[in-house]
Amino acid sequence: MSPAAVRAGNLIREWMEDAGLRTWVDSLGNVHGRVEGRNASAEALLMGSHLDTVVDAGKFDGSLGIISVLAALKVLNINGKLGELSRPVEVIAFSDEEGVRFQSTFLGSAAVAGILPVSALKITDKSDVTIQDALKKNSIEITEENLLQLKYDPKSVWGYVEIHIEQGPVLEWVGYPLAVVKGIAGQTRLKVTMRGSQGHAGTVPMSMRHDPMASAAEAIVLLESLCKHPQDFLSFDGHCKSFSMESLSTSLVCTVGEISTWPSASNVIPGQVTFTVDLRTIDDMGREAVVYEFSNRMYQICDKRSVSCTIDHKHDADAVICDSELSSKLKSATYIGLKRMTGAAIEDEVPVLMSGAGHDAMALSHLTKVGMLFVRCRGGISHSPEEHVLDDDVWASGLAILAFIETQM
Ligand SMILES: NC(=O)N[C@H](N)C(=O)O
Ligand SMILES: [Mn+2]
Ligand SMILES: [Mn+2]
Repeated sequence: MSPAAVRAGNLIREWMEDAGLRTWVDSLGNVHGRVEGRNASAEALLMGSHLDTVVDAGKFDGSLGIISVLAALKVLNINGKLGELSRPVEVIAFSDEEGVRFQSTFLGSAAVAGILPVSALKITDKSDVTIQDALKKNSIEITEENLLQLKYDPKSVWGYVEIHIEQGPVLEWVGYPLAVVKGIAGQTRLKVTMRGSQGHAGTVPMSMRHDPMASAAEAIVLLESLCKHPQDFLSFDGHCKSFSMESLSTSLVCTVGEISTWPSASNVIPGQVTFTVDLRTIDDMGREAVVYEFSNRMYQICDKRSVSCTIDHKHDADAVICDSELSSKLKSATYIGLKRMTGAAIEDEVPVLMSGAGHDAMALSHLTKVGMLFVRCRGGISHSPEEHVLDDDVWASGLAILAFIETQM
């Protein structure tokens, strides 16, 4: 919802119009482009990704999924086929997927899916600006009423397809430009606040300190060990079929990406330390068990150090399995697209990957069936200015989605 995001949305809207779509911006800042095709009352195919980025980001995360779809629709428009589609096709550039500013991710797509609570409008950023106020600054008036009107009727939607960079190293490693996504890991975001006794760095004896910085450090290192070796921490009796240690330990990742302290002066023992926890795994019950174990052990650390701890649960999203039929259609379209590119039939099987990254498809899965295609990116690097996709792989993603629309719509 920054000025840069508004500029990005306006530019995307111009591209949508250039591709022959009817466009509008909804009250959460999502940019929509739609063509009705031959049968305006048929269930619509939704496609798209997010227009926002993390701080110091690359230029493909999110945007590639919007641009490759618009490029495919522009081809159909140029060939006069856009009006021949058997069902409406709508591209949505979602306004806030990363959740960097407000820590509650999937804002735009959750509203379209009808799972964004009206209370979200009051979520504040670090400067205490609410989502509602941030939108108002962009001349978007959002109210509880018009937020609820953003929800799409499930009966009006056929499915959702998202193209996204892999943000991992597998496709580069196997030497394939595209992959079908089997599913998306579930995720939990926490905000931990530790409060101790602020004091003079030179006069308070070590034995008399209640130092939230040292407590946070101990908790963060514990979190790393817990996520590297969950089997050493979680008592798993093998009877509860709720989660498997195998699926948990192979997919569990945890990150402390942000930490802040008050008063943040080199000669002051901090009074307060706050840090974020980002925890993901394909095993939802396992994720709950890890969050529970971490919380318990963190409170023990704080008790031992006479530091007060609070945990604020900022976000939870269960793992999503992509629709198998939609995925097989995307796989066939990938073969067609790559054959168009290389002129030769593709022998190798299209890879099928799990996604550790979250995507708007997680939110849309509450509205309709979802399918995703991954695009190879250099070194698997993402959430960094080093993020890069080869031109030919961008081309492959556009041809694959063009083939999908031509063969399925
Ligand atoms: N909500 C999210 O998960 N946002 C990013 N796509 C992420 O993977 O962190
Ligand atoms: Mn991202
Ligand atoms: Mn993304």
